[in-house]
Amino acid sequence: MVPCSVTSPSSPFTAIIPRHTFFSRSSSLPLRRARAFPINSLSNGSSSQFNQQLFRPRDPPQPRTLFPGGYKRPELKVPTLVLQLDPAEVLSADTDALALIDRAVSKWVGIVVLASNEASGGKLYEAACSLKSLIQDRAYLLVAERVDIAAATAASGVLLSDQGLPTVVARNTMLDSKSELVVLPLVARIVQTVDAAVNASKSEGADFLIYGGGDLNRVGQEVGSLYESVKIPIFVSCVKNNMSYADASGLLASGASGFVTSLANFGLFGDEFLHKLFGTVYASDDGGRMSENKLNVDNGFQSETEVVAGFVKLEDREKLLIETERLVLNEAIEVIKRAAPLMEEVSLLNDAVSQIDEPFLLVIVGEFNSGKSTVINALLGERYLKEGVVPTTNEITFLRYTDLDIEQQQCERHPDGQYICYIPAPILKEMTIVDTPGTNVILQRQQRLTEEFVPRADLLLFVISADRPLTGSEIAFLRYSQQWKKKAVFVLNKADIYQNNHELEEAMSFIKDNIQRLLNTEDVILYPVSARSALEAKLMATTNVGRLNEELSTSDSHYGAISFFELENFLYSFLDGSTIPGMDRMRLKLETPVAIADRLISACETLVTQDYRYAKQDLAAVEDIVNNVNDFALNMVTESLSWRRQTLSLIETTKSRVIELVEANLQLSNFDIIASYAFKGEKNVMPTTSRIQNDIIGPAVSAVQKILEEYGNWLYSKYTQQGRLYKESFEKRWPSLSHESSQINFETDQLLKKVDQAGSQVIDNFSSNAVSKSFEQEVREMILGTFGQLGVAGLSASLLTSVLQTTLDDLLALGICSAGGYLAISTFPARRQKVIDKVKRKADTLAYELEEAMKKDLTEAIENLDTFVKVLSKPYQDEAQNRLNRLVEIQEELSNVEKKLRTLQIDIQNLNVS
Ligand SMILES: Nc1nc2c(ncn2[C@@H]2O[C@H](COP(=O)(O)OP(=O)(O)OP(=O)(O)O)[C@@H](O)[C@H]2O)c(=O)[nH]1
Repeated sequence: MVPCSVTSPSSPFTAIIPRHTFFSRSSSLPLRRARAFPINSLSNGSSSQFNQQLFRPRDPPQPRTLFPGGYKRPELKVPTLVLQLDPAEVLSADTDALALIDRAVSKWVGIVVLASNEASGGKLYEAACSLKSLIQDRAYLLVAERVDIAAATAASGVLLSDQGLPTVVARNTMLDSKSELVVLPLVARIVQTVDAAVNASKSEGADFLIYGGGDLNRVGQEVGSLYESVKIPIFVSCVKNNMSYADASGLLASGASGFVTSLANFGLFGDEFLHKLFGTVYASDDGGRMSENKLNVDNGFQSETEVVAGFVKLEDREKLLIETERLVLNEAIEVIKRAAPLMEEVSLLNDAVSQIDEPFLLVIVGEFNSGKSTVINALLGERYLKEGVVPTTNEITFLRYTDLDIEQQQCERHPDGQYICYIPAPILKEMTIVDTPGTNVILQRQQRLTEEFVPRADLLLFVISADRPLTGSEIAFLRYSQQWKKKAVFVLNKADIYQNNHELEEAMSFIKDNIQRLLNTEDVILYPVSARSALEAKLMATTNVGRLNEELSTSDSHYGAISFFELENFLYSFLDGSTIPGMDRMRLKLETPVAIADRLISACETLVTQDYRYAKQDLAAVEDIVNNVNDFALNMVTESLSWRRQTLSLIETTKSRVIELVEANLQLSNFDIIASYAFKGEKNVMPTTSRIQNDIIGPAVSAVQKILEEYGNWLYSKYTQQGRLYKESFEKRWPSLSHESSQINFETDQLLKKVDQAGSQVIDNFSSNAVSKSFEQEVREMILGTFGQLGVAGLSASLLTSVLQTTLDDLLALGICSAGGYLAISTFPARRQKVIDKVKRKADTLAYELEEAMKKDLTEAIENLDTFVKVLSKPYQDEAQNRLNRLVEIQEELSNVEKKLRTLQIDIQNLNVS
């Protein structure tokens, strides 16, 4: 099957789609609808858990994506419309129909279903490809019944009828067909009855339902009755109905998330109908049913009035940015958790992300008794908080808005120790004010509470008391807050204590100068106020309306109060998105979590860089130990020389002694003895031979054996000792991995034992008896070779004995016997030399073989040690290498997320730039 390309320039539809409509899903959706259903999150969750278990990444647990559980659940903004299309409509050359589909998905339609009972598979596939190309990511595309075609065309999911595949099978088939899927496929089901709806949502885990057609009133009632039990979106099928406004709004009010429409019917609706329909639904009183949506009444479909010169209004941009920011920050959280699992501060970022679209946090900080509570009371216009000369605020206290008219503040303690008080003060509608304990180091616990809270602030209101302007601990606290890049507005409270303007100006310029230097900025906002006067004035005004302005303007003593109202105006202008401070408010709000993420990421980078260095050092240390075997080998080679020399010199000495003996004994003067032994046969051992065997070679062999045994022991002790040393070094350096290394002990110990001493084998094979025997044989052959021609008869034993018992000239003596005998005997010295040469050769061969064997023993020992160290080092090396690889990955992830944060910061800065 030819895969369909959604970006194909040759697509017949690209020409008719206006360029600006190519939004990505994430950028287009927030413009559209209020309430987002994380699909399945409201159902019993069994199927999503099942999917997560089924598709949980296996060993090694590499994250598929940065989304928890490996997949992102698709989100569906409701209410929305479902557009049902027939392949014929999509494949027709009717450009009006295509333009209508384009218009539908660019504004009102969140889901497109391609359904056909008649079209062939080929046509359905072709239509799905074209549709995918046309709608891009602006709506979800579902193919009815045909999971294979949905998978082949990379559609978002399938719509199954009552008789269709089980939901889980359809979802798994789609998942299996695309291993690189990051977003779970959507599986929706058409149901006709209340029971089927409950079953499909709870037992099967469908993502949304299409409730079968029929009488709209009845369907409306049934959908209404399902509202409590079915928490997934339900769309009512109205393909065949010509929907009136009353029907449509009735359905939505009953709890339906939208309805299914045909292209023809959609063409009849018109924008006005839809604007009115969705706008009314959001604003209508539905008895609490749509209350969640009602909260987001401003988040609804954009109306024409909200679009200025083709640009979305600022609040929408803010919302858009919040969506993007949330994604980036969640990604940052995941990366931080991976990079530094022990970094508890990540909870700050978690909190900041969860509160990103909550009201602005104005956090009042300052030393105890500086008048923070009085400043807050003055802002609220009532004495809600306790004031006093001794520390009165010991906990972080959130002041939130309530529209209940309460006499006394109502506070509740949050599980994490903070207080939340609900107060009906208008300023709290858009701003949560946070009262914090004083920051003096004397009150350490309180100071810590405040310090921990600072990163979460959107704006700090730094209250300085006029009676001690800018103390050391205030400067230290300010420095600390700058680490979190917090913007602060300064309040010089108790300004009423100054005698005159001169004193006030002096204090002001002292504070400003110091803060400018400290923060390295000209832009310092400082309000000199008297919170107490302002509060009193406000309290008076509430009882004496109309006199406030008059009194304030005429009385100099109320200077501090007037100045307080300037501060208040400044803060109020923060609430208005159209003013410069209002834009600052949005920026600050959006920047708060980014600044926290920034700080944490840079802390992670430091940690990761350090870990990377350690991992590299570890790896180098392992390699050093492994390479150290070479040095050890060199030493062993040098030391082993003396062992070989000892052995060779012993053989050399033995050889000389044997030769000496041969030369001394194989004389013609000894001829009779030799010959008698030679002719007597092999049963009798010649005295020379027995001397060679017993006195020379035998002891020499024993001596060599002893040397070789010692050599073997020396080798063994050397390399086992060295092996143990390596093992200890590994275990000492990486005790946490010792367990693993002890598992390979057996194997490695075997390795160290394995050398089987080739040297000893050589010498064991060298039997002195055999050598003597062969020597004797040589001699016998020599005698026979010499005298064989004379015959035994011609050489009587007695003659020989008498003539040759002295060491007279051998040749002369033998010359007496005969000319033939002379000749034969004349070859005797040459033959004797031959015997000597043979002795030499034998000894040299033995020396050579022994030397080679000893070398072999050494090589084998070194090789064993080398293997041992390699086996031993493997887990350590693997661990260090894996750590390195992981750290490189994390470094990359950190730098990616950092780049995204930079881009986000630029977007936030440009919030007001169209
Ligand atoms: N003269 C004068 N005194 C003030 C002013 N504002 C507050 N005070 C007094 O300063 C004292 C401390 O005020 P608080 O508002 O309790 O100070 P705080 O900073 O909240 O104190 P802690 O909550 O303990 O940290 C009280 O006695 C107030 O009446 C002011 O503008 N002028």
